[in-house]
This record gives sequence, structure tokens and C-alpha cells, in this order.
Amino acid sequence: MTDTSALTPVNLITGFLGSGKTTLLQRLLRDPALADTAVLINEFGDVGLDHHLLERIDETMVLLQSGCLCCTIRGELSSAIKNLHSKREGGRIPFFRRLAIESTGLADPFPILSTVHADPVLKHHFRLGNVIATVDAVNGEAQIARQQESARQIAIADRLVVTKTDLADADMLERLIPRIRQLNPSAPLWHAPRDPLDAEHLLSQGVFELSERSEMAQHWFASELKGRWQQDGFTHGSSGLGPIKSLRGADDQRASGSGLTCHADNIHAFSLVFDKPLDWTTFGIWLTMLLNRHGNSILRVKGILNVEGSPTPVAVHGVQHLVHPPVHMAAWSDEDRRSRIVFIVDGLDRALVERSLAAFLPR
Ligand SMILES: Nc1nc2c(ncn2[C@@H]2O[C@H](COP(=O)(O)OP(=O)(O)OP(=O)(O)O)[C@@H](O)[C@H]2O)c(=O)[nH]1
Repeated sequence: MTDTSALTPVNLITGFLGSGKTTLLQRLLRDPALADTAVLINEFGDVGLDHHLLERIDETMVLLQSGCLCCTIRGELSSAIKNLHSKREGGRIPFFRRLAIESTGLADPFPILSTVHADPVLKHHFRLGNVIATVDAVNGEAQIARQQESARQIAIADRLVVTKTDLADADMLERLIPRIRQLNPSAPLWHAPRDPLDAEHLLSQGVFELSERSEMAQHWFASELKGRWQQDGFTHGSSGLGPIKSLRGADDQRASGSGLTCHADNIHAFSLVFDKPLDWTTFGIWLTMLLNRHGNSILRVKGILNVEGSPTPVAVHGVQHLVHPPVHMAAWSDEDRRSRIVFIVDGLDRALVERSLAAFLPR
């Protein structure tokens, strides 16, 4: 029998698009207790930005982009972890004692967890550690209602971090917390940024124990392991969530085409790239107006901008109607000085976004 204490724990940081996964990871990685942590980030889109936003690029940081771990690039997850392991064994990268995976906000966590748990090679070197789910206090209620992935992410979590409580009013939280508790009655829950976040407690204490999950989460995990995904959904007994449709099967086929369409036919990612520095005021007005008008269809927008007059890049984030304040990053992480903006949209035409931008910022 394998001595589990000798296995490297793998923590999954999950949570819907823009809910604060990278922000949380950045905060946790500052803790000296997590100094020996390798990080694997998966992004949905042809331009990966999270490794830049995390402001940490080294050999123990792996980016898997252009697809989603739970469907199109699932095999790449196990290859990437095996690769990290063999480099560690060969002394080709700094030794790491923990692996943190940040999945795309669209990812169903169950296939990711079952890959680590059941891969015949990985299970001799790695074990599942705590799953941490971030939930956006402003958009979370609507995301749970609209996106089945969001519900599944919350249901399987060992630790829940409700983010953006500084932006949410009391009513929003009063509706959201019971909804979260329907899905996951027992995981310890923090409010960010109000509560101090202890990396040790979030990531290290405890191991992934399926038996501690709700009946619904246990069922989903067991179904994933057995590969018995049901096309017509699983209706659980008492939580009142209603039917949740299976994510695999038809989605696999849809996803295999472009690599950028996943989960629902309408959800897709595209990116805009600008060679010349941007005028911040004009860009800011455009983005605010765009999200104001089309926020229901814009699940996520994020970018790293080269702004006129700024020596360092400016990070911009939007989630549906919410535009976050821009952040001046410390430095460019490579030679590429182009502005890059990624959109993940639900049924919105790229041409519409381009036309609206062209009216503001002739390229
Ligand atoms: N005010 C406030 N903003 C937050 C909080 N947590 C995250 N944000 C902001 O939310 C935006 C998105 O945060 P990210 O950490 O990039 O979210 P993410 O889940 O990694 O996003 P994706 O990887 O695209 O799904 C950023 O502008 C963050 O600064 C919070 O607790 N309060």
C-alpha cells in the first residue's frame, strides 16, 4: 500500500470565471509555507494571461491554454504533471512539495480530480489535497443558476472563499450564502477580502476525503470515475437545485473542433491584440460602455494593456456588468509589449465587439 504522506498533494483552485482564483493564488503563494509549490494554470482562449497576471514565471509554472482541462485537453493535464514530476526527479527544476492547479472558470472539476486520483502513473506520486472554490459575491447567484459548472465547483470544494464581499450589498450575500450551502453544507467558508486567509488551513490541512462530501458531490465523482456520464442529467433528492445536465459526451465532440468552444455551443473565447500603445481614457470608456450594454453575454474580459505613458503593463478585468479598477503591474514579464485582451462570451458576436471598438479606437 502507498504511503500517502510521501505523495505530493495536488490542490485544485476552482471557481467560475472572474471569481478571483488568480487573486487568491497570488495571495496564498506569498505565504512562506507555500514556497515549494509548483503551479499549473489552465486558460480557455488562445492567448494565456494568467501566468503574467500572477507575476510569477519560472520553471515550476506551467501554462496549459487553448482549451479546457475538463474536456479538450484533459490528456495534457496528466502529461504536464508527469513532466513536472520527471523534471523534479531529474533535478531539472527546483524541488516542489505541492502542486496547485488553477483551472479555467468554465471547467467542471470532476474530470480534473479523477485524472489526478485515478491515473495509473500519477497516483504513485501525487494525491489529491484540498479543493478550494472561489465564489463571486456579486455575480455568484446568477452564475450558479445559469452555469452548471459553477454549481459543481462549489459542491466538490473542501474550502470556499466568497470573494468581492467588499463590492456586494447585504442582500446579495443573504441570497448567495444559502445557495452555496445547499450545494455544499459543510466546507469552511471565508469572506474575501475581509477575512485573513491562512494558506496552511486552506491548502495543507486535510486531504481530499470523498466521504465528507454531500451525497450529490459523491455521486458526481463516482459517475466521473466510472465514466458513466448521463446525457439527460442527474436529479438529486433534497437540495432543490433541480436537474443538472451532464457536461461530458456531447460537449467532448463540440469541444474537439476549434479548441475554443466548450461546454455550451454559445460559449466561446476570442482575443484582440493591439500593436500600438492604447489611450487609457478612451479604452476605459469603451470597456465600461461595452459591459454596461452587453454584460449579460460577456462572461469574462481580461487584458494586459500597453497604455500610453505607462512604463509597465496595466491589467484590466471585467466580469459581466462589473468592471474592476485597472491595476498597474510591476513589470512586463517578457519582450512582448502588445496589448492583449481576452473575451469569453455567451452568444455574443466577435464582430460586434470589434465594430464597437473600432468606433472608439481606430487600429
Ligand atoms: N474588490 C474585489 N475585487 C476582487 C476580489 N477578488 C478578486 N477581485 C478582482 O476580480 C477580478 C478577477 O480576478 P481574478 O483573480 O483574475 O479572477 P479569476 O477567477 O482568476 O479569473 P479567470 O481565471 O479569468 O476565471 C480582478 O480584477 C481582481 O482584482 C475581491 O475580493 N474584492
